[in-house]
Amino acid sequence: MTETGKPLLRVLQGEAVWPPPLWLMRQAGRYLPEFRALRDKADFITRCMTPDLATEITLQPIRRYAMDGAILFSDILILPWAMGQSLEFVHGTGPVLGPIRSQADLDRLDPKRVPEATAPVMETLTRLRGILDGPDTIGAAQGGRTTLLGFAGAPFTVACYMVEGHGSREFDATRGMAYADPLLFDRLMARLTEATADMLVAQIDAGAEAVMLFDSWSGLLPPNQFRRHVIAPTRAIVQEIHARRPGVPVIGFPRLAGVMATEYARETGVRVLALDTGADMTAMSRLLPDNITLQGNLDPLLLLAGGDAMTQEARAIRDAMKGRPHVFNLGHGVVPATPPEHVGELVRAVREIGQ
Ligand SMILES: Cc1c2[nH]c(c1CCC(=O)O)Cc1[nH]c(c(CCC(=O)O)c1C)Cc1[nH]c(c(CCC(=O)O)c1C)Cc1[nH]c(c(C)c1CCC(=O)O)C2
Repeated sequence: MTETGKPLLRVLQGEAVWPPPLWLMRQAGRYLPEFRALRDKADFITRCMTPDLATEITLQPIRRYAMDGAILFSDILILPWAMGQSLEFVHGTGPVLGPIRSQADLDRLDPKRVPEATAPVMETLTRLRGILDGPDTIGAAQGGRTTLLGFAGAPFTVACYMVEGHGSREFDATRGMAYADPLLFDRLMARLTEATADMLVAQIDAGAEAVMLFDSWSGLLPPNQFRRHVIAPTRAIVQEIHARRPGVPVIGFPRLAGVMATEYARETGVRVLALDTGADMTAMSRLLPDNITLQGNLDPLLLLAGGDAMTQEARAIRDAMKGRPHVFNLGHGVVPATPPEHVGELVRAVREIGQ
């Protein structure tokens, strides 16, 4: 199949395709027994940095479900790690980083280290692209129809973890720094914005056909701060990618942004707006120009529950978006307790048409 024949890539470029292509955030993960089997072999960062392992983990959900998109197995926190910030994934706790709280902490980060430190990630992308576009060796009758997606965290969300030093519900230290020491916070954001654009361009050069910016915590900011720390850096990254690698679609995911998601879509230049579980896809669709592709937004807990409740809601979302470019996805990542059979049921429900 030619590149332009990939259903997901076509929709990311603005074409309506029926039934909609699908992939799931966190489709490679702990809910899959084959992922858990590899998990014992190496810690999380080693898995991300070992092309054999990262390639295999990325392909696991493609083999099982023939997803339309394969998202690189990595993490948004690999960028701060590559700049020299300490990072550990602690079992049961999540990521733990040496927090950035001062200019001296910031000065210890070195964006020039990123290309060398992330070389294995680029190698993984190149291998994946070769496998996905090559003869069908992955046993999912893919025949070159799967689109390879790269990604990064958006600067604000990455800054949340860098400043806080760990996950949080509110990220008070981060918002506190943005308000109390705006110059320091802006310098951190500027560094992240540049490094993120460079890394995404490198991912595209290595084989990614589209890239996604995860702004998981953007919804914590009030409107003016959202404009400054979410819309402005995202626009800068999108412009940089468009200038350097024209035509590569960028998916933006301003999670929990509510009504600000419309301004985000109009102002940042993202080609695709990914919506979280709480967004009304139909209302968003009316508010936005119809050349913007929408992605989303089944509740991951409906996927956990499975059954009729899941298939009915999935079809309702799919059918409401018929005729506009839409990528079917969840509103957030697959939760670890999800039975793998439910994912199979969901994929069938979205692909089955005519009843
Ligand atoms: C905020 C964020 C992170 N990472 C990510 C986000 C944005 C999306 C979101 O809001 O969920 C993005 C991410 N993380 C991971 C991917 C890989 C691709 C995919 O399958 O979607 C992607 C795209 C793998 C991962 N990233 C992580 C795992 C679990 C690692 C393990 O326990 O083996 C995976 C598969 C670890 C991680 N990484 C992060 C946290 C908070 C945690 C711990 C909590 C958790 O385990 O879910 C930071």
